[in-house]
Amino acid sequence: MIDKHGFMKCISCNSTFDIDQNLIVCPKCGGLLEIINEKEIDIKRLKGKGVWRYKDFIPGNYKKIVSLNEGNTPLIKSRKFENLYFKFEGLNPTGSFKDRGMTIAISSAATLGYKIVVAASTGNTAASASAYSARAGLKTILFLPKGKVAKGKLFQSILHGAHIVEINGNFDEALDKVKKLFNKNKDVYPVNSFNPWRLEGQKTIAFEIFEEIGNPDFVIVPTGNAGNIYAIWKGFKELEKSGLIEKIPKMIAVQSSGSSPIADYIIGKKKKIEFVENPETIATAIRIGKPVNYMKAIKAIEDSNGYAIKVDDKEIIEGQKELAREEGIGVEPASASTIAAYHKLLNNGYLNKYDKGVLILTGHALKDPNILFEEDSYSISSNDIEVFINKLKI
Ligand SMILES: Cc1ncc(COP(=O)(O)O)c(C=O)c1O
Ligand SMILES: N[C@@H](CCOP(=O)(O)O)C(=O)O
Repeated sequence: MIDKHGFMKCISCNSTFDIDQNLIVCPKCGGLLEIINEKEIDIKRLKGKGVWRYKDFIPGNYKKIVSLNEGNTPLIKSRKFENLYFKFEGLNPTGSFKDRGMTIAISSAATLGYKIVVAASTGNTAASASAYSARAGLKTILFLPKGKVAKGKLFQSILHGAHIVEINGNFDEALDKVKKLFNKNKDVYPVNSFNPWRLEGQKTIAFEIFEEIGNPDFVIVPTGNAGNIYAIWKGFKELEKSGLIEKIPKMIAVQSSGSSPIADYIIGKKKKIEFVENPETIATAIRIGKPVNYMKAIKAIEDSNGYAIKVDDKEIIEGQKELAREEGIGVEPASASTIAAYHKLLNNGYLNKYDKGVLILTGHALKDPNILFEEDSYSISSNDIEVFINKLKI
């Protein structure tokens, strides 16, 4: 059992609530809630590995802990760039960073006695929710955009026994259905990232980075529904408050140019965010036009003196090949947007090669295997093999 050491606060109307209340959104105005951790982080006292290593800094009572040993992912130093590191979240139990949040959200659902969890998804939240629910003995209902979920992710959800509702619409419309269902039916527990407990798990990415390399200068995060960039910023913010780092790394959001409401807001110095009605990108995980956490993400970017950038589908595919072929790391397209962004930010002088930074590689390559089959001719003729070997020697 964990003591309370925190409270909830609405980011829209600033109302505060006791941590023990069963709340997902603000009961007064419907705004997003933030979990405020009041406990100083004491690295010397940490025990164990992964997300639950940091349990003292995740407020709330968890009588049932549902874990698949998530977190503790490798931070891999780049071969090509001196001060660049890759946080390979694709090596979580279901192959994406979502597992860090899901262990906390499903533990909350199990502790509160829910039997059914619900999520909308472009695929990774679905896979993660299905696996963690199965682990907890709960049932999962998923709202998925029909024909838009990568094969590997859909396979995982079916395998773990989720009940799938395919909708003729995009992710944003699927998320609206989840919100409506949650407002109407109190038997379902939503595990998308408007659930603030999800983000408490995801903030541990910052703690792990800090434990390995101290204080980075920047972190680049592929941004869709925009919970993760906020969660990582929040982790660094708590490290700063505990006197462990001197400055928050610049939080840099990367979005695909066909799906870039947050980047457009930041780059265009707009007064108001403009949602994208029909988002399109090959990186289906970030094909999101109305990011539910946009206010939190903008706060993270602005508070850290960070930035946002757009990359197109061609740059994403090039980035995926670069990471795979020159660094040995296989990631899905959304994650590859980070290396494309890094190149752009070096070229335009926003970053320089001495800046120490981390790219968050959010999902594994096997999630979305169709991409390269469509793009690449990969087979060479066995008749030409000797000629071919001679060419390779040059
Ligand atoms: C692989 C991958 N990368 C990035 C994202 C974007 O994360 P967020 O929605 O927290 O911005 C997602 C899904 O949301 C994802 O599945
Ligand atoms: N890419 C996400 C979109 C939903 O994000 P969430 O963090 O709000 O659950 C997915 O994998 O479904």
